[in-house]
Amino acid sequence: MKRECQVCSAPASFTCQNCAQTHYCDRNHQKEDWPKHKLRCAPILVAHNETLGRHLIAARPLRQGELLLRERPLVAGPRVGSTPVCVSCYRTLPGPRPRLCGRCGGAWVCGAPCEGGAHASECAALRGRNVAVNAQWVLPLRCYLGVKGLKTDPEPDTRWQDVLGLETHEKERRGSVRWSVIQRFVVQELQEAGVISNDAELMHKLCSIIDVNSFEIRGPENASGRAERLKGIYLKASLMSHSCVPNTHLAVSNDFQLVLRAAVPVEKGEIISFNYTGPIKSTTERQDMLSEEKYFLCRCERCLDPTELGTHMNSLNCPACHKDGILTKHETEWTCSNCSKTLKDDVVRTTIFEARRVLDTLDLQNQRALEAVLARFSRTFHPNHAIMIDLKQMLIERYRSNLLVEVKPCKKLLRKKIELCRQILPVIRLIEPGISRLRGLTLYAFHLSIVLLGNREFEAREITRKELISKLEEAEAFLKEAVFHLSYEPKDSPEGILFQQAETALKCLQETITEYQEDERAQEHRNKGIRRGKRR
Ligand SMILES: C[S@@+](CC[C@H](N)C(=O)[O-])C[C@H]1O[C@@H](n2cnc3c(N)ncnc32)[C@H](O)[C@@H]1O
Repeated sequence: MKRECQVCSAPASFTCQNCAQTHYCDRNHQKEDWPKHKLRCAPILVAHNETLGRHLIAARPLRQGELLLRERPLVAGPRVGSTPVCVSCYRTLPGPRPRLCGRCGGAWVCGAPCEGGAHASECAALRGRNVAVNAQWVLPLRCYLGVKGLKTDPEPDTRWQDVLGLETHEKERRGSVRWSVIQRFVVQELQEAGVISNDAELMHKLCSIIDVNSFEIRGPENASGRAERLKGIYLKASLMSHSCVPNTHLAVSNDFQLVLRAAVPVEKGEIISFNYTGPIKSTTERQDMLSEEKYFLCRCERCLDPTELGTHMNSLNCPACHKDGILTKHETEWTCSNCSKTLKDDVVRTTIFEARRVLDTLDLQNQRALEAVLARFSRTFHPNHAIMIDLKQMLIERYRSNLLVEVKPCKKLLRKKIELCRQILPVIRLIEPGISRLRGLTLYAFHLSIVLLGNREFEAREITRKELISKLEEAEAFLKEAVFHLSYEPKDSPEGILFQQAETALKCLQETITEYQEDERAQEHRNKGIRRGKRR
Protein backbone atom coordinates (compact mmCIF):
# COMPACT_ATOMS: atom_id res chain seq x y z
CA MET A 1 0.00 0.00 0.00
CA LYS A 2 1.30 3.47 -0.94
CA ARG A 3 1.96 5.54 2.15
CA GLU A 4 1.38 9.28 2.30
CA CYS A 5 2.96 11.90 4.48
CA GLN A 6 0.61 12.97 7.26
CA VAL A 7 1.55 16.62 6.67
CA CYS A 8 1.87 17.11 2.90
CA SER A 9 0.49 13.84 1.39
CA ALA A 10 3.73 13.26 -0.55
CA PRO A 11 5.00 9.65 -0.74
CA ALA A 12 6.17 8.73 2.77
CA SER A 13 9.43 7.07 3.69
CA PHE A 14 9.33 7.41 7.54
CA THR A 15 6.95 5.75 9.96
CA CYS A 16 6.31 6.78 13.56
CA GLN A 17 8.24 4.20 15.61
CA ASN A 18 5.79 4.26 18.49
CA CYS A 19 2.41 3.67 16.85
CA ALA A 20 3.61 2.30 13.48
CA GLN A 21 0.48 3.95 12.04
CA THR A 22 1.46 7.41 10.85
CA HIS A 23 3.89 8.17 8.03
CA TYR A 24 5.97 11.13 6.90
CA CYS A 25 7.99 12.16 3.85
CA ASP A 26 10.89 13.39 5.99
CA ARG A 27 11.99 14.02 9.59
CA ASN A 28 11.04 17.71 9.42
CA HIS A 29 7.40 16.94 8.73
CA GLN A 30 7.46 14.32 11.48
CA LYS A 31 8.76 16.93 13.95
CA GLU A 32 6.24 19.50 12.76
CA ASP A 33 3.34 17.08 13.28
CA TRP A 34 4.49 15.84 16.72
CA PRO A 35 2.48 18.31 18.90
CA LYS A 36 -0.73 17.06 17.21
CA HIS A 37 0.33 13.46 16.73
CA LYS A 38 1.48 12.88 20.32
CA LEU A 39 -2.12 13.30 21.52
CA ARG A 40 -3.20 10.10 19.76
CA CYS A 41 0.12 8.26 19.28
CA ALA A 42 -0.01 4.87 21.01
CA PRO A 43 1.25 1.42 20.09
CA ILE A 44 -2.29 0.06 20.41
CA LEU A 45 -5.22 0.35 18.03
CA VAL A 46 -8.97 0.02 18.33
CA ALA A 47 -10.31 -2.99 16.43
CA HIS A 48 -13.73 -4.64 16.21
CA ASN A 49 -15.02 -8.18 15.87
CA GLU A 50 -18.26 -10.09 16.40
CA THR A 51 -17.28 -11.73 19.69
CA LEU A 52 -15.50 -8.93 21.52
CA GLY A 53 -17.11 -5.83 20.02
CA ARG A 54 -14.56 -3.03 20.12
CA HIS A 55 -11.22 -4.06 21.57
CA LEU A 56 -7.57 -3.04 21.55
CA ILE A 57 -4.81 -4.74 19.56
CA ALA A 58 -1.05 -4.25 19.28
CA ALA A 59 -0.15 -1.94 16.37
CA ARG A 60 3.35 -3.49 16.26
CA PRO A 61 5.35 -6.02 18.30
CA LEU A 62 5.48 -4.88 21.93
CA ARG A 63 8.33 -5.43 24.37
CA GLN A 64 7.72 -6.62 27.92
CA GLY A 65 7.21 -3.57 30.16
CA GLU A 66 6.50 -1.22 27.27
CA LEU A 67 4.14 1.66 28.01
CA LEU A 68 0.87 1.21 26.12
CA LEU A 69 -1.38 3.84 27.62
CA ARG A 70 -1.51 6.58 30.22
CA GLU A 71 -4.96 7.90 30.97
CA ARG A 72 -6.82 9.96 33.55
CA PRO A 73 -10.43 9.15 34.37
CA LEU A 74 -13.09 11.31 32.78
CA VAL A 75 -15.03 10.86 36.01
CA ALA A 76 -14.57 9.01 39.31
CA GLY A 77 -16.60 8.50 42.46
CA PRO A 78 -17.54 6.16 45.29
CA ARG A 79 -18.57 2.67 44.25
CA VAL A 80 -21.86 1.00 45.11
CA GLY A 81 -21.74 -0.39 48.64
CA SER A 82 -19.04 2.07 49.67
CA THR A 83 -18.83 3.06 53.31
CA PRO A 84 -19.41 6.81 53.73
CA VAL A 85 -16.50 8.70 52.21
CA CYS A 86 -15.79 12.36 51.60
CA VAL A 87 -17.38 13.02 48.19
CA SER A 88 -14.46 15.19 47.18
CA CYS A 89 -11.19 13.64 48.38
CA TYR A 90 -12.67 10.15 49.01
CA ARG A 91 -11.03 9.67 52.41
CA THR A 92 -13.01 7.56 54.85
CA LEU A 93 -14.88 10.03 57.01
CA PRO A 94 -13.44 10.71 60.44
CA GLY A 95 -15.49 9.97 63.54
CA PRO A 96 -19.21 9.37 63.95
CA ARG A 97 -20.34 12.94 63.14
CA PRO A 98 -18.67 14.01 59.89
CA ARG A 99 -19.33 17.41 58.39
CA LEU A 100 -21.99 18.22 55.81
CA CYS A 101 -21.09 20.37 52.82
CA GLY A 102 -21.96 23.96 53.72
CA ARG A 103 -23.15 24.71 50.19
CA CYS A 104 -25.53 21.85 49.25
CA GLY A 105 -26.09 20.73 52.85
CA GLY A 106 -26.46 17.07 51.81
CA ALA A 107 -23.03 15.60 51.12
CA TRP A 108 -20.46 14.36 53.65
CA VAL A 109 -17.12 16.13 53.31
CA CYS A 110 -14.07 16.03 55.54
CA GLY A 111 -13.54 19.81 55.64
CA ALA A 112 -14.25 23.12 53.94
CA PRO A 113 -11.64 22.62 51.15
CA CYS A 114 -13.58 19.52 50.07
CA GLU A 115 -16.76 21.48 49.40
CA GLY A 116 -15.42 22.13 45.88
CA GLY A 117 -13.20 19.80 43.83
CA ALA A 118 -14.80 16.63 42.54
CA HIS A 119 -18.00 17.44 44.48
CA ALA A 120 -18.56 20.78 42.70
CA SER A 121 -20.74 19.48 39.85
CA GLU A 122 -23.37 17.66 41.93
CA CYS A 123 -23.10 20.26 44.69
CA ALA A 124 -24.52 22.90 42.35
CA ALA A 125 -27.27 20.53 41.17
CA LEU A 126 -28.30 19.62 44.73
CA ARG A 127 -28.21 23.08 46.25
CA GLY A 128 -31.54 24.16 47.79
CA ARG A 129 -33.10 20.70 47.36
CA ASN A 130 -32.58 19.45 50.91
CA VAL A 131 -31.33 16.03 49.73
CA ALA A 132 -29.12 13.70 51.73
CA VAL A 133 -26.47 12.46 49.32
CA ASN A 134 -26.29 8.70 48.87
CA ALA A 135 -22.81 7.42 47.96
CA GLN A 136 -24.50 4.91 45.59
CA TRP A 137 -25.64 7.59 43.18
CA VAL A 138 -22.81 10.10 43.31
CA LEU A 139 -20.97 8.61 40.30
CA PRO A 140 -24.14 8.05 38.20
CA LEU A 141 -25.18 11.63 38.97
CA ARG A 142 -21.77 12.97 37.92
CA CYS A 143 -22.11 11.10 34.62
CA TYR A 144 -25.65 12.40 34.17
CA LEU A 145 -24.57 16.00 34.70
CA GLY A 146 -21.63 15.52 32.31
CA VAL A 147 -23.91 14.16 29.57
CA LYS A 148 -26.49 16.89 30.17
CA GLY A 149 -23.69 19.43 29.85
CA LEU A 150 -23.33 18.42 26.17
CA LYS A 151 -26.49 20.42 25.51
CA THR A 152 -26.37 23.05 28.25
CA ASP A 153 -22.69 23.99 28.69
CA PRO A 154 -21.46 26.85 26.54
CA GLU A 155 -18.23 24.87 26.00
CA PRO A 156 -19.26 21.23 26.45
CA ASP A 157 -16.76 18.43 27.08
CA THR A 158 -17.32 16.28 24.00
CA ARG A 159 -15.82 13.22 25.68
CA TRP A 160 -19.24 12.69 27.25
CA GLN A 161 -20.49 11.85 23.78
CA ASP A 162 -17.98 8.98 23.74
CA VAL A 163 -19.26 7.79 27.13
CA LEU A 164 -22.70 7.35 25.59
CA GLY A 165 -21.10 5.08 22.97
CA LEU A 166 -19.70 2.63 25.57
CA GLU A 167 -21.09 -0.89 25.89
CA THR A 168 -24.24 -1.12 28.06
CA HIS A 169 -25.71 -4.63 27.66
CA GLU A 170 -28.99 -2.88 28.37
CA LYS A 171 -31.08 -5.64 26.77
CA GLU A 172 -29.63 -8.31 29.08
CA ARG A 173 -29.87 -6.05 32.13
CA ARG A 174 -33.44 -4.86 31.71
CA GLY A 175 -35.63 -6.64 34.26
CA SER A 176 -32.65 -8.16 36.12
CA VAL A 177 -32.10 -7.89 39.89
CA ARG A 178 -29.41 -5.28 39.20
CA TRP A 179 -31.91 -3.27 37.17
CA SER A 180 -34.41 -3.26 40.08
CA VAL A 181 -31.68 -2.26 42.57
CA ILE A 182 -30.71 0.68 40.35
CA GLN A 183 -34.34 1.61 39.84
CA ARG A 184 -34.90 1.68 43.62
CA PHE A 185 -31.66 3.18 44.96
CA VAL A 186 -30.50 5.42 42.13
CA VAL A 187 -33.29 6.32 39.70
CA GLN A 188 -36.12 6.60 42.22
CA GLU A 189 -34.06 8.51 44.80
CA LEU A 190 -32.82 10.99 42.22
CA GLN A 191 -36.31 11.42 40.81
CA GLU A 192 -37.70 12.04 44.30
CA ALA A 193 -34.92 14.59 44.84
CA GLY A 194 -36.10 16.32 41.66
CA VAL A 195 -32.66 16.03 40.04
CA ILE A 196 -33.37 13.81 37.02
CA SER A 197 -37.17 14.16 36.58
CA ASN A 198 -38.00 12.39 33.26
CA ASP A 199 -34.58 10.97 32.58
CA ALA A 200 -34.99 7.50 34.13
CA GLU A 201 -33.91 5.76 30.90
CA LEU A 202 -30.76 7.86 30.58
CA MET A 203 -29.88 7.17 34.21
CA HIS A 204 -30.30 3.40 33.71
CA LYS A 205 -28.09 3.63 30.64
CA LEU A 206 -25.39 5.49 32.57
CA CYS A 207 -25.52 2.99 35.45
CA SER A 208 -25.11 0.18 32.88
CA ILE A 209 -22.13 1.99 31.39
CA ILE A 210 -20.55 2.32 34.84
CA ASP A 211 -21.16 -1.35 35.70
CA VAL A 212 -19.77 -2.70 32.42
CA ASN A 213 -16.90 -0.29 31.82
CA SER A 214 -15.60 1.31 35.01
CA PHE A 215 -12.30 0.41 36.67
CA GLU A 216 -11.85 -0.06 40.37
CA ILE A 217 -9.38 2.43 41.85
CA ARG A 218 -7.92 2.72 45.32
CA GLY A 219 -8.84 5.90 47.13
CA PRO A 220 -6.36 7.76 49.33
CA GLU A 221 -5.61 6.48 52.83
CA ASN A 222 -7.07 8.34 55.79
CA ALA A 223 -5.09 8.95 59.02
CA SER A 224 -5.65 5.37 60.20
CA GLY A 225 -4.41 3.88 56.91
CA ARG A 226 -7.84 2.92 55.63
CA ALA A 227 -8.51 3.38 51.90
CA GLU A 228 -11.86 3.04 50.16
CA ARG A 229 -12.23 1.45 46.74
CA LEU A 230 -13.69 3.78 44.10
CA LYS A 231 -14.78 3.55 40.48
CA GLY A 232 -13.53 5.54 37.51
CA ILE A 233 -14.32 5.72 33.79
CA TYR A 234 -11.29 5.64 31.51
CA LEU A 235 -12.50 6.06 27.95
CA LYS A 236 -9.68 4.34 26.09
CA ALA A 237 -8.73 1.68 28.66
CA SER A 238 -12.37 0.60 28.89
CA LEU A 239 -12.13 -0.73 25.34
CA MET A 240 -9.73 -3.41 26.52
CA SER A 241 -11.13 -6.94 26.52
CA HIS A 242 -10.89 -9.53 29.23
CA SER A 243 -8.63 -12.55 29.51
CA CYS A 244 -8.09 -14.75 32.57
CA VAL A 245 -4.43 -14.88 31.48
CA PRO A 246 -3.90 -11.22 30.62
CA ASN A 247 -1.00 -9.79 28.66
CA THR A 248 -0.92 -6.39 30.38
CA HIS A 249 0.05 -4.90 33.72
CA LEU A 250 -2.36 -2.22 34.87
CA ALA A 251 -1.63 0.21 37.68
CA VAL A 252 -3.44 3.28 38.96
CA SER A 253 -1.49 5.94 40.86
CA ASN A 254 -2.76 7.94 43.83
CA ASP A 255 -3.88 10.72 41.50
CA PHE A 256 -5.92 8.11 39.57
CA GLN A 257 -3.70 8.02 36.51
CA LEU A 258 -4.02 4.62 34.85
CA VAL A 259 -0.82 3.23 33.37
CA LEU A 260 -0.97 0.20 31.10
CA ARG A 261 2.11 -1.79 30.11
CA ALA A 262 2.78 -4.98 28.20
CA ALA A 263 3.27 -7.66 30.88
CA VAL A 264 4.78 -10.04 28.33
CA PRO A 265 6.12 -9.58 24.79
CA VAL A 266 3.09 -9.12 22.52
CA GLU A 267 2.93 -9.80 18.79
CA LYS A 268 1.60 -7.31 16.26
CA GLY A 269 -2.19 -7.68 15.96
CA GLU A 270 -2.52 -9.60 19.25
CA ILE A 271 -5.48 -8.66 21.44
CA ILE A 272 -4.59 -6.51 24.45
CA SER A 273 -6.26 -7.86 27.57
CA PHE A 274 -6.51 -7.57 31.30
CA ASN A 275 -8.32 -9.63 33.91
CA TYR A 276 -11.72 -8.14 34.80
CA THR A 277 -12.15 -10.49 37.77
CA GLY A 278 -8.77 -10.46 39.51
CA PRO A 279 -6.44 -13.46 39.31
CA ILE A 280 -7.30 -15.51 42.41
CA LYS A 281 -10.71 -16.85 41.41
CA SER A 282 -11.64 -20.32 40.23
CA THR A 283 -13.11 -20.84 36.74
CA THR A 284 -16.52 -21.37 38.36
CA GLU A 285 -16.27 -18.02 40.15
CA ARG A 286 -14.81 -16.09 37.21
CA GLN A 287 -17.41 -17.40 34.80
CA ASP A 288 -20.20 -16.44 37.21
CA MET A 289 -18.79 -12.94 37.73
CA LEU A 290 -18.27 -12.33 34.02
CA SER A 291 -21.70 -13.55 33.00
CA GLU A 292 -23.52 -11.72 35.82
CA GLU A 293 -21.62 -8.43 35.65
CA LYS A 294 -20.15 -8.23 32.13
CA TYR A 295 -22.63 -10.40 30.22
CA PHE A 296 -20.31 -12.73 28.34
CA LEU A 297 -18.90 -16.23 28.57
CA CYS A 298 -15.11 -16.26 28.69
CA ARG A 299 -13.52 -18.75 26.28
CA CYS A 300 -9.87 -18.13 27.14
CA GLU A 301 -7.32 -20.97 27.41
CA ARG A 302 -7.54 -20.94 31.22
CA CYS A 303 -11.33 -21.22 31.24
CA LEU A 304 -11.38 -23.94 28.57
CA ASP A 305 -8.84 -26.13 30.40
CA PRO A 306 -10.48 -28.19 33.20
CA THR A 307 -7.13 -28.13 35.06
CA GLU A 308 -6.77 -24.33 34.66
CA LEU A 309 -3.40 -24.59 32.88
CA GLY A 310 -2.35 -27.35 35.25
CA THR A 311 -2.80 -25.18 38.33
CA HIS A 312 -6.00 -26.93 39.52
CA MET A 313 -7.39 -23.65 40.81
CA ASN A 314 -10.89 -25.00 40.13
CA SER A 315 -10.33 -28.59 41.32
CA LEU A 316 -11.64 -30.40 44.39
CA ASN A 317 -10.39 -33.49 46.19
CA CYS A 318 -12.49 -36.52 45.42
CA PRO A 319 -14.74 -37.29 48.42
CA ALA A 320 -14.67 -41.01 47.48
CA CYS A 321 -10.97 -41.71 47.01
CA HIS A 322 -9.86 -38.65 48.98
CA LYS A 323 -6.55 -37.05 48.10
CA ASP A 324 -5.64 -39.54 45.34
CA GLY A 325 -8.38 -38.37 43.02
CA ILE A 326 -8.96 -34.86 41.68
CA LEU A 327 -12.41 -33.69 40.66
CA THR A 328 -12.48 -31.40 37.62
CA LYS A 329 -15.43 -30.02 35.71
CA HIS A 330 -16.43 -31.48 32.35
CA GLU A 331 -19.51 -29.94 30.75
CA THR A 332 -22.05 -29.88 33.59
CA GLU A 333 -20.56 -32.59 35.81
CA TRP A 334 -17.49 -32.94 37.99
CA THR A 335 -15.60 -36.20 37.51
CA CYS A 336 -12.78 -37.82 39.47
CA SER A 337 -9.43 -38.48 37.80
CA ASN A 338 -9.04 -41.69 39.78
CA CYS A 339 -12.40 -43.36 40.41
CA SER A 340 -15.91 -43.24 38.96
CA LYS A 341 -17.14 -40.58 41.38
CA THR A 342 -19.12 -37.72 39.86
CA LEU A 343 -20.69 -34.64 41.45
CA LYS A 344 -23.42 -32.38 40.13
CA ASP A 345 -22.40 -28.83 39.34
CA ASP A 346 -24.83 -27.27 41.82
CA VAL A 347 -23.37 -29.37 44.66
CA VAL A 348 -19.87 -28.03 43.92
CA ARG A 349 -21.16 -24.49 43.52
CA THR A 350 -22.80 -24.67 46.95
CA THR A 351 -19.52 -25.94 48.42
CA ILE A 352 -17.58 -23.06 46.87
CA PHE A 353 -20.23 -20.53 47.88
CA GLU A 354 -20.19 -21.76 51.49
CA ALA A 355 -16.38 -21.69 51.61
CA ARG A 356 -16.29 -18.10 50.29
CA ARG A 357 -18.84 -17.14 52.95
CA VAL A 358 -16.53 -18.60 55.62
CA LEU A 359 -13.58 -16.68 54.14
CA ASP A 360 -15.54 -13.41 54.08
CA THR A 361 -16.39 -13.66 57.77
CA LEU A 362 -12.99 -14.89 59.00
CA ASP A 363 -11.17 -12.89 61.65
CA LEU A 364 -7.98 -12.09 59.74
CA GLN A 365 -6.16 -11.26 62.98
CA ASN A 366 -6.66 -14.77 64.30
CA GLN A 367 -3.81 -16.99 63.12
CA ARG A 368 -5.20 -20.14 64.71
CA ALA A 369 -8.63 -19.66 63.16
CA LEU A 370 -7.04 -19.17 59.73
CA GLU A 371 -4.89 -22.27 60.15
CA ALA A 372 -7.88 -24.31 61.32
CA VAL A 373 -9.92 -23.29 58.26
CA LEU A 374 -6.98 -24.08 55.97
CA ALA A 375 -6.70 -27.55 57.51
CA ARG A 376 -10.48 -28.07 57.25
CA PHE A 377 -10.70 -26.88 53.62
CA SER A 378 -7.70 -28.97 52.58
CA ARG A 379 -9.95 -32.03 52.90
CA THR A 380 -12.32 -30.64 50.27
CA PHE A 381 -10.26 -28.44 47.97
CA HIS A 382 -7.17 -29.08 45.87
CA PRO A 383 -4.19 -27.30 47.55
CA ASN A 384 -4.16 -24.84 44.61
CA HIS A 385 -7.88 -24.15 44.52
CA ALA A 386 -8.47 -20.37 44.41
CA ILE A 387 -10.05 -20.55 47.86
CA MET A 388 -6.94 -22.25 49.24
CA ILE A 389 -4.63 -19.74 47.53
CA ASP A 390 -6.67 -16.89 49.02
CA LEU A 391 -6.45 -18.46 52.47
CA LYS A 392 -2.73 -19.03 52.10
CA GLN A 393 -2.28 -15.37 51.19
CA MET A 394 -4.26 -14.35 54.28
CA LEU A 395 -2.02 -16.55 56.40
CA ILE A 396 1.17 -15.18 54.85
CA GLU A 397 -0.05 -11.70 55.76
CA ARG A 398 -0.96 -12.85 59.30
CA TYR A 399 2.45 -14.49 59.81
CA ARG A 400 4.10 -11.31 58.52
CA SER A 401 2.26 -9.14 61.07
CA ASN A 402 2.88 -11.59 63.90
CA LEU A 403 6.59 -11.79 63.04
CA LEU A 404 6.89 -8.01 63.06
CA VAL A 405 6.14 -7.78 66.77
CA GLU A 406 8.72 -10.41 67.77
CA VAL A 407 12.23 -9.35 68.76
CA LYS A 408 13.57 -12.66 67.51
CA PRO A 409 11.33 -13.90 64.69
CA CYS A 410 9.95 -17.35 65.48
CA LYS A 411 11.57 -20.03 63.33
CA LYS A 412 8.43 -22.15 63.20
CA LEU A 413 6.39 -19.22 61.87
CA LEU A 414 9.09 -18.37 59.32
CA ARG A 415 9.13 -21.96 58.07
CA LYS A 416 5.36 -21.94 57.72
CA LYS A 417 5.44 -18.66 55.80
CA ILE A 418 8.21 -19.91 53.49
CA GLU A 419 6.27 -23.08 52.77
CA LEU A 420 3.12 -21.15 51.83
CA CYS A 421 5.04 -18.77 49.54
CA ARG A 422 6.70 -21.77 47.90
CA GLN A 423 3.28 -23.29 47.25
CA ILE A 424 1.60 -20.27 45.70
CA LEU A 425 4.42 -18.83 43.57
CA PRO A 426 4.24 -21.43 40.76
CA VAL A 427 0.48 -20.89 40.53
CA ILE A 428 0.86 -17.12 40.19
CA ARG A 429 3.50 -17.59 37.49
CA LEU A 430 1.02 -19.56 35.37
CA ILE A 431 -2.00 -17.31 35.74
CA GLU A 432 -0.14 -13.98 35.63
CA PRO A 433 2.73 -14.57 33.23
CA GLY A 434 5.26 -11.74 32.95
CA ILE A 435 5.11 -8.62 35.09
CA SER A 436 2.87 -9.31 38.07
CA ARG A 437 2.14 -7.26 41.19
CA LEU A 438 1.07 -10.38 43.05
CA ARG A 439 4.28 -12.18 42.17
CA GLY A 440 6.36 -9.18 43.25
CA LEU A 441 4.63 -9.00 46.63
CA THR A 442 4.88 -12.74 47.25
CA LEU A 443 8.53 -12.91 46.21
CA TYR A 444 9.33 -10.05 48.58
CA ALA A 445 7.63 -11.85 51.48
CA PHE A 446 9.39 -15.09 50.48
CA HIS A 447 12.91 -13.60 50.33
CA LEU A 448 12.48 -11.85 53.68
CA SER A 449 11.50 -15.03 55.50
CA ILE A 450 14.40 -16.96 53.96
CA VAL A 451 16.84 -14.26 55.16
CA LEU A 452 15.37 -14.11 58.67
CA LEU A 453 15.23 -17.87 59.05
CA GLY A 454 18.79 -18.29 57.72
CA ASN A 455 20.07 -15.74 60.24
CA ARG A 456 18.20 -17.35 63.12
CA GLU A 457 19.48 -20.83 62.20
CA PHE A 458 23.05 -19.55 61.85
CA GLU A 459 22.87 -17.80 65.24
CA ALA A 460 21.64 -21.05 66.78
CA ARG A 461 24.53 -22.90 65.03
CA GLU A 462 22.02 -25.11 63.20
CA ILE A 463 23.61 -24.27 59.84
CA THR A 464 27.13 -23.42 58.78
CA ARG A 465 28.18 -20.07 57.31
CA LYS A 466 28.44 -21.74 53.90
CA GLU A 467 24.87 -22.95 54.21
CA LEU A 468 23.77 -19.47 55.30
CA ILE A 469 25.47 -17.94 52.26
CA SER A 470 23.65 -20.29 49.92
CA LYS A 471 20.33 -19.43 51.63
CA LEU A 472 21.06 -15.72 51.31
CA GLU A 473 21.97 -16.18 47.64
CA GLU A 474 18.66 -17.95 47.09
CA ALA A 475 16.87 -15.02 48.81
CA GLU A 476 18.84 -12.55 46.68
CA ALA A 477 17.57 -14.18 43.47
CA PHE A 478 13.97 -13.93 44.71
CA LEU A 479 14.45 -10.34 45.84
CA LYS A 480 15.92 -9.37 42.46
CA GLU A 481 12.84 -10.79 40.81
CA ALA A 482 10.57 -8.97 43.29
CA VAL A 483 12.34 -5.69 42.48
CA PHE A 484 11.74 -6.30 38.77
CA HIS A 485 7.98 -6.86 39.23
CA LEU A 486 7.48 -4.03 41.73
CA SER A 487 9.45 -1.53 39.62
CA TYR A 488 6.35 -1.07 37.45
CA GLU A 489 4.22 0.12 40.36
CA PRO A 490 3.40 3.83 40.78
CA LYS A 491 5.93 5.42 43.14
CA ASP A 492 3.25 6.71 45.54
CA SER A 493 1.33 3.42 45.85
CA PRO A 494 1.96 0.96 48.71
CA GLU A 495 3.56 -1.40 46.17
CA GLY A 496 5.72 1.43 44.81
CA ILE A 497 6.88 2.23 48.33
CA LEU A 498 7.68 -1.45 48.82
CA PHE A 499 9.71 -1.33 45.59
CA GLN A 500 11.95 1.36 47.12
CA GLN A 501 12.37 -0.74 50.28
CA ALA A 502 13.12 -3.79 48.15
CA GLU A 503 15.83 -1.95 46.24
CA THR A 504 17.50 -0.86 49.49
CA ALA A 505 17.10 -4.36 50.92
CA LEU A 506 18.76 -5.82 47.81
CA LYS A 507 21.85 -3.61 48.24
CA CYS A 508 22.11 -4.51 51.96
CA LEU A 509 21.66 -8.20 51.23
CA GLN A 510 24.35 -8.16 48.54
CA GLU A 511 26.75 -6.42 50.94
CA THR A 512 25.98 -8.96 53.66
CA ILE A 513 26.58 -11.85 51.26
CA THR A 514 29.92 -10.32 50.22
CA GLU A 515 30.98 -9.93 53.89
CA TYR A 516 30.06 -13.53 54.71
CA GLN A 517 31.88 -14.75 51.58
CA GLU A 518 35.00 -12.82 52.63
CA ASP A 519 34.75 -14.26 56.18
CA GLU A 520 34.34 -17.70 54.67
CA ARG A 521 37.40 -17.29 52.42
CA ALA A 522 39.47 -15.95 55.33
CA GLN A 523 38.36 -18.92 57.42
CA GLU A 524 39.27 -21.38 54.64
CA HIS A 525 42.63 -19.69 54.31
CA ARG A 526 43.26 -20.02 58.07
CA ASN A 527 42.13 -23.67 57.99
CA LYS A 528 44.53 -24.42 55.13
CA GLY A 529 47.36 -22.78 57.10
CA ILE A 530 46.52 -24.88 60.17
CA ARG A 531 46.41 -28.09 58.09
CA ARG A 532 49.76 -27.26 56.48
CA GLY A 533 51.23 -26.52 59.92
CA LYS A 534 49.99 -29.86 61.25
CA ARG A 535 51.46 -31.76 58.28
CA ARG A 536 54.85 -30.20 58.92
C1 LIG B 1 -15.44 -2.85 29.03
S1 LIG B 1 -16.31 -3.39 27.66
C2 LIG B 1 -15.07 -3.54 26.44
C3 LIG B 1 -15.41 -2.71 25.21
C4 LIG B 1 -16.58 -3.23 24.42
N1 LIG B 1 -16.21 -4.44 23.70
C5 LIG B 1 -17.13 -2.20 23.43
O1 LIG B 1 -17.36 -2.54 22.26
O2 LIG B 1 -17.38 -1.07 23.87
C6 LIG B 1 -16.66 -4.99 28.18
C7 LIG B 1 -17.48 -5.79 27.21
O3 LIG B 1 -16.67 -6.25 26.12
C8 LIG B 1 -17.01 -7.59 25.77
N2 LIG B 1 -15.88 -8.47 26.10
C9 LIG B 1 -14.73 -8.13 26.72
N3 LIG B 1 -13.90 -9.19 26.82
C10 LIG B 1 -14.53 -10.23 26.26
C11 LIG B 1 -14.19 -11.60 26.07
N4 LIG B 1 -13.03 -12.10 26.48
N5 LIG B 1 -15.08 -12.39 25.45
C12 LIG B 1 -16.28 -11.90 25.02
N6 LIG B 1 -16.67 -10.61 25.19
C13 LIG B 1 -15.80 -9.78 25.79
C14 LIG B 1 -18.22 -7.93 26.63
O4 LIG B 1 -19.36 -7.60 25.93
C15 LIG B 1 -18.05 -7.04 27.82
O5 LIG B 1 -19.22 -6.78 28.52
